[in-house]
Amino acid sequence: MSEVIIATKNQGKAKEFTRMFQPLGFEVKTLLDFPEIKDVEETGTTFEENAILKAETIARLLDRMVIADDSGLAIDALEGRPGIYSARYAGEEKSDEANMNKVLEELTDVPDNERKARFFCALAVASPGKETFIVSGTCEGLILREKRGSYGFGYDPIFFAIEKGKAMAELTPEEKAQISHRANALRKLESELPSLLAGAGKK
Ligand SMILES: O=c1[nH]c(=O)c2ncn([C@@H]3O[C@H](COP(=O)(O)OP(=O)(O)OP(=O)(O)O)[C@@H](O)[C@H]3O)c2[nH]1
Ligand SMILES: [Mg+2]
Repeated sequence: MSEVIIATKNQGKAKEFTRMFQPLGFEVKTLLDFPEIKDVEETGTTFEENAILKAETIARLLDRMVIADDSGLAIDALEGRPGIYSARYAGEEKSDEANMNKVLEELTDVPDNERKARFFCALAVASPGKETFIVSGTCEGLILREKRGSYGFGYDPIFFAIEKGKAMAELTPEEKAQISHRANALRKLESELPSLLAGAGKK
């Protein structure tokens, strides 16, 4: 099986990419397999900029093709926050629980019909000496008043996925992969994968 590297240290993303790439015939490696590699500072002002930054930095370092994911939750009533700061919304320690609690608290007085939100995912594919390729995907939802379900990661327990009529964390991995922002972005990449991945295997 060919190998594809995803420049992430997020275990939740790693699991999802492993499942999504398997049927395409690729084994996924992530930065969890390269513990010596330091975090790339996310200094961009958009998801796309951060995805490009992560993909290009790691592709240069490993001298091979790398895919990076920058994603997050944008809540209308919070003017798009937490947005690109989703991972660290409640502090540098990156706690999913604390992040969700902060959002729930900020939305306490927001009525049900004003709780619209969407997940956004930018995927960047970078190869040394080649132009970086970028796609994105979204997933529409509403912010619940309490946590529901135990699948997934991040804000999944407080995100009601409109397309499925359930909290994201109540969806099995297969169900989440039918509608998620990450899966929607990856689908746009699929047709390009053969050419992007040509020669991208292990050196
Ligand atoms: O409920 C969720 N379901 C998802 O499917 C999802 N995708 C992203 N997120 C949130 O957005 C941050 C990404 O920030 P991010 O792209 O910088 O990643 P990260 O810092 O966690 O890891 P890395 O990939 O940068 O190493 C994550 O931590 C989560 O809080 C999600 N939450
Ligand atoms: Mg990050």
